[in-house]
Amino acid sequence: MILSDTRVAVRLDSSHHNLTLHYTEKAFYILHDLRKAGGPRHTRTHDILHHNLLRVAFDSTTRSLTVSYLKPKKKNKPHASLVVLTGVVQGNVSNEVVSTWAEGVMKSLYEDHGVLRCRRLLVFVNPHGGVGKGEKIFEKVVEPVLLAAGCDLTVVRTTHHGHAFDYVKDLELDKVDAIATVSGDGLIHEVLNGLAQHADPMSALRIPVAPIPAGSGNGLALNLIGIKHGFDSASAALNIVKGRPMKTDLFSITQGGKRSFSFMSQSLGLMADLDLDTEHLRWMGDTRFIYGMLRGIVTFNPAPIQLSIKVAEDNKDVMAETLFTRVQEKLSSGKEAAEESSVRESGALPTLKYLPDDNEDWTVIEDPILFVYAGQGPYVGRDYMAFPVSLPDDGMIDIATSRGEIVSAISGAETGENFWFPKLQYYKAQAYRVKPLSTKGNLSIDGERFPFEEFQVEVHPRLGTFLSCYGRYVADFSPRTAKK
Ligand SMILES: Nc1ncnc2c1ncn2[C@@H]1O[C@H](COP(=O)(O)OP(=O)(O)OP(=O)(O)O)[C@@H](O)[C@H]1O
Repeated sequence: MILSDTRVAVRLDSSHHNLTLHYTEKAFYILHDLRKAGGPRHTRTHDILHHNLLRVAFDSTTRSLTVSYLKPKKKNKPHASLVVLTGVVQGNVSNEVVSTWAEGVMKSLYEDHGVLRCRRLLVFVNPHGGVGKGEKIFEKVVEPVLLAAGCDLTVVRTTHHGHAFDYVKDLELDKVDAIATVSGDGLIHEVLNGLAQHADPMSALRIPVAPIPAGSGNGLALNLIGIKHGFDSASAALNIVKGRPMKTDLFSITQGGKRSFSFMSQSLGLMADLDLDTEHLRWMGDTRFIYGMLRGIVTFNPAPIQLSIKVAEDNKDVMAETLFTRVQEKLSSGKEAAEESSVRESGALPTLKYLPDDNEDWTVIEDPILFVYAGQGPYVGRDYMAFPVSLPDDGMIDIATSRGEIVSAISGAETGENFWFPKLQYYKAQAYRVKPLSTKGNLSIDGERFPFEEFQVEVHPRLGTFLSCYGRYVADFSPRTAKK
């Protein structure tokens, strides 16, 4: 069947007016026939981008057709809105034709793009994340979108720290297609660490994870969905429905003989102080980070640490050009993310390559350092693009440090422009280690507090999996040459 040859007329249950539905390669069109009995013909057409169309379902016993889609977020609204239209198919078009058409539309929305339709989702809701709105966001916005898309939900409300970790550690892997968290970045950290502790960690870490922003940081949501829609929970739900698995580097953190995993950032000095010492200001949402930053500038305490880095690149122009080339390649290839694969690689976690006493080709920085911020994903918060040249799977961790003049380094933080500030040292590295030179200080890993003790970080290329509609981090950042 050529889908665009078929037009399906439906009488809506709710308003008794007729609709004509038409699917083409460009969009899904809904023509509303608003004619009043005996009055002049009055029609209105609107088009829905394929990306926003969730489901077309036909029930041949009742001849009922349901179309669900997201209406993009308006400027004054917090999120995109869900529309579900249901009505009875009109005319003498056969059930078989409508069924084949609806199935064809679904196949072109999902399987043709390498996306599983009607995913089986494990959803963790942290009722206490961020400003405590997790439950409301889930019930009012997220659950209706996921159900309208035909997803099968297992919902777990977390009751304590470690709940999600324990749950996924023993997960039956073939029962779940993706894991969603209605939370901040802290719960994502917990889920990834639970998957890494699974009896079959490599298979477990292939299950894609995706965030619904309901915490105070929400860095991952910003990076996967972009700054414009990163705080829109309906768009984040759409990413869970339509996103494709995107392989992402993860970082091993070895501290005191214990190994854990980080997916986003590690911070020491000013950046950790502003994250951890502002916990009591949680009610402020992400404004608390700005408050912490300003307070840090005033107090100006260098971090008492020695930093050693296994440097792979320290030329900022090369980093920006590499990013630019990779993004252009993704955009021009048309295929922006990997296909969903049913093949799972089993096996043990990758072994550590760098021993704590390995010093060959490590650069040691002993000068006073105001902060160390290491990680991946451009945004660490709405107001701070800390790693503008970060790539999800380049096998590198980005490290930014500064020895002073933090005020200049902060200006342009939202757009990543501070990256070019000469006093901000920026490296791409395979590994790094930190030795505290005092007992007092803060270490924050993915926004969670860790002991201020010696630790080493090593990159594991493509160990983690997130869901993404774009196959890359969504942030605008260009090399200097592109700006001229
Ligand atoms: N019911 C609960 N009570 C207390 N803590 C919980 C509960 N559920 C989850 N947690 C813990 O809360 C921590 C933070 O969770 P989450 O990431 O959702 O929010 P957040 O800290 O506000 O966000 P961010 O990490 O962006 O600052 C996690 O370590 C998680 O284990």
